[in-house]
Amino acid sequence: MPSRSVPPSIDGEFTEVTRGGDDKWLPYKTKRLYTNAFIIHGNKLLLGYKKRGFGLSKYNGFGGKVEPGETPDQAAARELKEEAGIEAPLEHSGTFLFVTEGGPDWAFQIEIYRAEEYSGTPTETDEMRPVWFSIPASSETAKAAVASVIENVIDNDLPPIPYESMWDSDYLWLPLLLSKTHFVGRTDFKEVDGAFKLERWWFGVPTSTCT
Ligand SMILES: CNc1ncnc2c1ncn2[C@@H]1O[C@H](COP(=O)(O)OP(=O)(O)OP(=O)(O)O)[C@@H](O)[C@H]1O
Repeated sequence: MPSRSVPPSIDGEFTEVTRGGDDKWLPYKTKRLYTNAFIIHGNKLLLGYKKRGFGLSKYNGFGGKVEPGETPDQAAARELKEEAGIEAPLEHSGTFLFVTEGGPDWAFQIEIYRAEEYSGTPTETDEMRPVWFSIPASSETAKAAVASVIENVIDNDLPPIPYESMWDSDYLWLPLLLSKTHFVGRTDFKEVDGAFKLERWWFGVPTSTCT
C-alpha cells in the first residue's frame, strides 16, 4: 500500500508520530497566529481554566492572538503576563494548524511554548484561573521529579492533567511538549451545536531528531 502523504500545510522533513481520520484535509483561506504557553515546574504543569471567550470552560495553556507588529515570542510573553500574571523564559516547542468545518474560513496557527521556570505568582484574571496538575512519571519526567525533590517543589496531591476538559487533540501533542520534543501538526475539527469534534489529525517531529 502506498504510504499516505503529510497534510498539505506541513512544510519540511518531518517523521509522523500520530495521525487519524481520512486525508480530506479542510481548505482554508488564510492563517491567523495565536500563542499557547505551558509552565512545567518539576512534576507540575500549570494550566489555565478559561473563564470567557473561545475555549470557554476548557483547561489550556496561556495565550491568545498575536497582535499586529508583534512577533509570536513577544505575544506569548505578553499573554502569559496578562492571563496568569507571571513571566517565564519561554522556549518554542511546536506549531500546529487548526481548521474547523462549519467554522471560520481561516486556520488558527498556534505557536506553542514551554518554560521550566517562572517568576511571579500565578494569579487568577478575568480570563483564566491558573491551576497546577501533576505530570505522570515517565523516564523524562522521572528526572524532573528527582529535580523537584531536590528543589522541594514536588507535590503528589495534585490532580492529573485533565485531558477530558481540554481540547480533544491536546493529548496527541502535550506529551511531546512535556518531553521537550519539538513538533509540528495539523488538526481538523467539526463544529456541531457549539461542540468541537476532532475529525482528522497529523503530528510529526523533525526527521533529524529521529534515530
Ligand atoms: C484544537 N484547537 C486548539 N487547541 C489548543 N489551543 C487552542 C485551540 N484553539 C485555540 N487555542 C488557544 O486558545 C486561545 C484562544 O485565545 P483567545 O482568548 O481567543 O485570544 P485573546 O486572549 O487574544 O482574546 P481576547 O483578548 O479575549 O479577545 C489561544 O491561546 C489559542 O492558542
